[in-house]
Amino acid sequence: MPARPPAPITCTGLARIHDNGVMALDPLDLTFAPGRTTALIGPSGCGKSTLLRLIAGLDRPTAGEVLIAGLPPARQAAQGAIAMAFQDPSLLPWLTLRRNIALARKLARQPANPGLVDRLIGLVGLEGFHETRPAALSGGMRQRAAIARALVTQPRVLLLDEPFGAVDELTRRQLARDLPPLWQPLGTTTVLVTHSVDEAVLLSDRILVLSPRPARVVADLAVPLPHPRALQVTETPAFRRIAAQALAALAQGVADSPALAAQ
Ligand SMILES: Nc1ncnc2c1ncn2[C@@H]1O[C@H](COP(=O)(O)OP(=O)(O)OP(=O)(O)O)[C@@H](O)[C@H]1O
Repeated sequence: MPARPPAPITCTGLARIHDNGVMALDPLDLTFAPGRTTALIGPSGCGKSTLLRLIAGLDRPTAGEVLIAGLPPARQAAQGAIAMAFQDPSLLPWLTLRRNIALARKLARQPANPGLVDRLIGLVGLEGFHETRPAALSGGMRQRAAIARALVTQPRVLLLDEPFGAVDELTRRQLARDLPPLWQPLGTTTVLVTHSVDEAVLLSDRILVLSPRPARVVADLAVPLPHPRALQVTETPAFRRIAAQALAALAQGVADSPALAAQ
């Protein structure tokens, strides 16, 4: 696979007021460095998924803009540069697991790569389920299939919205260890939304802690731990220090929230 040029993501004055008047994002200015993994954490309903959907080009901002390597998300998506794995994996029910994953390459106008499809199925722990249809997979298995489908196009931008939500704790930890080595060598710019502080530290190079809605950045933490990260890293003082900082910033963001203070 030829290296694909790195893709920085810039959000400038990005705001989104939903049709019901809910202001999900205050104008936000953010840059996601190419080839790095950034975790977004914040209280439920603060606007994390809204931000990810705007980056994906699935929603349009009320004000401001997103640019991926200088182009609007829709243009990058049309070139197959963006892949997503969201909480609710939308697999095609009439296709087997293998064909669901292979289809992503076809839709991105990439040549078939059955070897990569099979390797990814194994890496997400679904060995032996190649010919199974989605209805016969558990929720966690479907989420893992969605991750394999996102990675099979070797995207320039990978957007993960609580991709392990329905996966058991042990498998979550194994995926958090095994998956980054798949996208890091490709220089993929990855943005991950998670409710797990440990998962954020384990997977990312940077953590943005967001306030309650409308989301603003209350802490921007570097995660300078070397890759690949074995699970034992979660027990180290450096790891625990960053996790504690993230947790403290989350709590401070909630305490400082004007909306909550007014209640
Ligand atoms: N399509 C929509 N129409 C109206 N309101 C919406 C829509 N999507 C999201 N919202 C509202 O915008 C706010 C932010 O939602 P969003 O899903 O971005 O939050 P989140 O941080 O991802 O939440 P969670 O962590 O619970 O998944 C919420 O108040 C939500 O109710």
